[in-house]
Amino acid sequence: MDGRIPVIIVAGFLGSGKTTLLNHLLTNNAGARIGVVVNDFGSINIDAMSVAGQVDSMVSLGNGCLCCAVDARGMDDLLSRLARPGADLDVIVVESSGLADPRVMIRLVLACQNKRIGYGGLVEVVDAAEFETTRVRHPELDQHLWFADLVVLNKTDRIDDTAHARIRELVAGLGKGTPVLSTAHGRVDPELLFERPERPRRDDVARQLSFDELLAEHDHDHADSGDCHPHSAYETVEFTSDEPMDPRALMAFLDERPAGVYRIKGFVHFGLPGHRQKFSLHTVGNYLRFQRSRWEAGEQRRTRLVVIGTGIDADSLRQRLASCVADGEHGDGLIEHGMLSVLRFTHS
Ligand SMILES: Nc1nc2c(ncn2[C@@H]2O[C@H](COP(=O)(O)OP(=O)(O)OP(=O)(O)O)[C@@H](O)[C@H]2O)c(=O)[nH]1
Repeated sequence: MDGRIPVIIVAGFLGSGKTTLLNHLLTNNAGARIGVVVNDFGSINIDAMSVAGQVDSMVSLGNGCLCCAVDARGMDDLLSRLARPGADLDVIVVESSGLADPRVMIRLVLACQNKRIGYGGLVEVVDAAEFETTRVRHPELDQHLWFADLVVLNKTDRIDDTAHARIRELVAGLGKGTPVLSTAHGRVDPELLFERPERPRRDDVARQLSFDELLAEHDHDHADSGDCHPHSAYETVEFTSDEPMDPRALMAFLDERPAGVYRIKGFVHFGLPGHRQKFSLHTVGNYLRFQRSRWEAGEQRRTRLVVIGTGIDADSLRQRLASCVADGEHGDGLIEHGMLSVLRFTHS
């Protein structure tokens, strides 16, 4: 696999539902291979990992707080073990206790020297029912929310609609336009967090349901009513343009994504000499990656992006993207310079 493996930090105070979220992702992995770093294996759904052949993709620290137990070198070693080519992981999830300082965790991942690793963002899990009491006990929760790229407002089944609306507003006000996703039992759509891998399917002669599919079906059968449709919890905005995009303007947009945006996927047509290929774009939180490939024969050269988040102003988002369409007034030099910043994030 080319490209970097995004490392997503899942943080949250005691009992907020981190492990529940992680287990949900492991059982509904959309075909992605997930590596995990956890404090202990006790409550991880090992069955889900072992049927996916991923038992060797877990690293346990076995002791307390990740940010105290591991230094930069330690984290580098940990992540490098998981990122080894044979493991073929698509994403790594680091479960971090509420007591770990998120800034330290982010720094540890960013300091990783391994070129196969990229920081994929901080997901803060919040117990909606306990939010106000947790905040009194741990004022640093506000800081967690500020650094988060996505807030998962969990346990919404435990509060009524009025309390939900109040807590949601409070949580949103503490972020910097950070999207807030309401869930019960950590049921986040995995495609919101990572890319569905494009692996060639092994079409066996008599193909049976894979363990992944069986597990997904099992989980679906047992899903509580009320939150079976994670898609309804966030919005998607589509943007298409047949005109080429201006790389400088698009990178400026990506550097400063509008409030509420958590994920962007799709492909971009720059159409510049030497860069006429299809640039697939994939962002999760702070993670940004382009991948360059050929257009299929007969495929229309066009940009098509899907922006996912919560509380997005769809009209202004489309306008901002429309303003990234090349208007031909910039000199070639400037555009070429803009292309360099795209290429910094590009894997062929
Ligand atoms: N009612 C309700 N219970 C939940 C929800 N999510 C998790 N729980 C329960 O809350 C408890 C704590 O969940 P965990 O996933 O272990 O939380 P955690 O953040 O990993 O906990 P620590 O590792 O101890 O910090 C478990 O008993 C879960 O079954 C939810 O959305 N609603």
